[in-house]
Amino acid sequence: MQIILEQLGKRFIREWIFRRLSLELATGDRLAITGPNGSGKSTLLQVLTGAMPASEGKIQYFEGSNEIPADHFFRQVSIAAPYLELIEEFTLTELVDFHQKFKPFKQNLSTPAFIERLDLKASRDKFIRNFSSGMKQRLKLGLAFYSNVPLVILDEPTSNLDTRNSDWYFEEVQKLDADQTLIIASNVPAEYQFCEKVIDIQAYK
Ligand SMILES: Nc1ncnc2c1ncn2[C@@H]1O[C@H](COP(=O)(O)OP(=O)(O)OP(=O)(O)O)[C@@H](O)[C@H]1O
Repeated sequence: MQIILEQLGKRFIREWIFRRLSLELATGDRLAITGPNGSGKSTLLQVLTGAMPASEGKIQYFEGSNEIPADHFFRQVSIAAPYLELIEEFTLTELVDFHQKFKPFKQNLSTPAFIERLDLKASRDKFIRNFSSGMKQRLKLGLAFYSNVPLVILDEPTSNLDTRNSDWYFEEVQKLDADQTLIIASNVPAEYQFCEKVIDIQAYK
């Protein structure tokens, strides 16, 4: 997926969080958005996904030469972020089945095979509400990594992960398909050291 940002800006009341952000991402690009706590990384991601409107400027998404209309875009992106909740009333199997109705996995990976790959087989009938924060984060990342979408967005990907799960993140994130575009918001350099493009949100004030 190709993404073009033109003079993008977002403000809350009178405070500009970022301004004059122009950027082009080509299919398969890996972009990191960095900056300290409260600098606006998550706000930018939410504007990028259409969850929040921009205050000025323009965003365009293209698949090949076709522009994707803003109201169709959400089907094309997989997001793992701390503020996006999983459905707590579902068991793991129910949640993954539900997810696959809208965003099937790559290579027709089945729900049981996905759960096995995440090493969560013992929890397949457990309610999401009873998952630990690390298990939830692993699940969110797994859904993002395995969904068959052209754009993957990760916000603070290793938050709540222990060393073993962080290692798993580094392995999996680098296995994304070459034609999947990846955007990571982070202030932990190890999370995004493989990204060839890095922007500091503080440069756009
Ligand atoms: N809905 C909102 N209304 C008003 N201000 C907001 C709103 N959402 C975020 N902000 C403000 O925007 C600024 C940027 O917040 P944001 O969450 O984007 O930062 P961040 O870089 O992702 O931080 P962190 O690293 O702590 O997750 C903060 O000052 C925050 O208080």
